Amino acid sequence: MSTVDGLPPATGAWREGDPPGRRSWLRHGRALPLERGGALPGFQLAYETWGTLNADRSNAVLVLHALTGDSHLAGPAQPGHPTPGWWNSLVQPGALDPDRYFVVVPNVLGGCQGSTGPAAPAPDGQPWGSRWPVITVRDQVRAEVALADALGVDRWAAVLGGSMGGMRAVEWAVGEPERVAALLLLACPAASSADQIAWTYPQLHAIRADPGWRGGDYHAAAPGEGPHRGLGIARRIAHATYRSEAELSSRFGREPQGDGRFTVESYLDHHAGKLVRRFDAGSYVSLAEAMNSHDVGRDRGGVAAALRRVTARTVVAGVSSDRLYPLWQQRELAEGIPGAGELHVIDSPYGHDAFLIEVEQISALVKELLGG
Ligand SMILES: CC(=O)SCCNC(=O)CCNC(=O)[C@H](O)C(C)(C)COP(=O)(O)OP(=O)(O)OC[C@H]1O[C@@H](n2cnc3c(N)ncnc32)[C@H](O)[C@@H]1OP(=O)(O)O
Ligand SMILES: N[C@@H](CCO)C(=O)O
Repeated sequence: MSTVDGLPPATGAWREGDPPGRRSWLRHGRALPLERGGALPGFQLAYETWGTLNADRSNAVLVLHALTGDSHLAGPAQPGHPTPGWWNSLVQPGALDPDRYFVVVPNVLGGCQGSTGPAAPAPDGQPWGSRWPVITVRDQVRAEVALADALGVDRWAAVLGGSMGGMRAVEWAVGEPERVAALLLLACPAASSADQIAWTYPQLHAIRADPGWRGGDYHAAAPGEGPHRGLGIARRIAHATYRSEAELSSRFGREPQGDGRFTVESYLDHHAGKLVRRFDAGSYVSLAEAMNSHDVGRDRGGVAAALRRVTARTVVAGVSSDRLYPLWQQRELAEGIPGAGELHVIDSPYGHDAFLIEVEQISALVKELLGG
């Protein structure tokens, strides 16, 4: 791991050198030029690893999380980290076997679980807040390239990701084709569509219209005074798009609860409350805007030309009931990436979130990718 002077102390509840779970930080002291102009003077990425890097450094697998995920791929909830691993049952023999692979999961640049983002200290020690620059998926991948360099991984045995993680995974495979041997893309597009940007827009408005937002400079406000209502509204909008119409209808029906709310309203309130307690609104805005920026074809002659650059052995999958990232987008990836073969369809009623829920089907895809 590269440690450098000139960066503020590591943030987050995890401490350097904490035992198993293997949490660590890349602390990168050189400037990271940004696609939209300017540069980050330095940054840190929190990451967790499972397994051991082999002598010829050929067994490293990069797993990239979605919008509100983080580096905690597997393991129980723990102090400082309120949620259990988001792909818990995949870190085992037959899938991401830690006896065979060195599995690396970074918290994304712009995130709020130990990586540099709006809530983290800038070089002056104060939160970045409104000074946090606009970042793109390509910038996030450049930060992850620095992590690979620091770990001594010239070529990933595989890069895996769903949703925003899939955006970074395909960006890796297009931008750094020689460094990605195998690729699993789940429920993600080659470029964010107008529909996806449209669903994000009211979410961004809800956060920015909250008086607690304070132009993005709320981090020093008293607890409870941040843009929690706005973030909660954003999550309610988003979470409805993450599930299918059929699931919501059959699961919740039209019966009101005793308190007068429709049951589905209560469900969305619950998910809003959970996110507000664990996620930073500034990170949500930064990551959502990065997702809107996603277009592997930008400055590369378009999506089709960009996808032709991929040399990785590739598996692409979408979810039958995903109304946010519909199957045509994964079909475009499968048809555009040389040798990707047929699109795999995850059969599920759960909509977009199926890439987090249908772990047996995903495990089979991982097995197919990694060869058992
Ligand atoms: C497990 C994690 O959270 S991983 C941490 C990192 N997070 C991520 O990567 C993604 C964030 N999480 C998510 O997107 C989602 O929570 C998922 C996909 C993981 C959850 O999917 P599912 O397992 O289908 O859970 P589901 O959407 O049914 O929600 C269950 C919760 O809703 C609550 N709930 C269900 N119905 C209602 C209702 N009518 N009113 C209020 N609450 C309700 C349940 O009590 C349960 O609460 P809990 O999670 O606090 O225990
Ligand atoms: N439920 C997922 C959806 C975004 O892919 C998340 O919160 O990250």
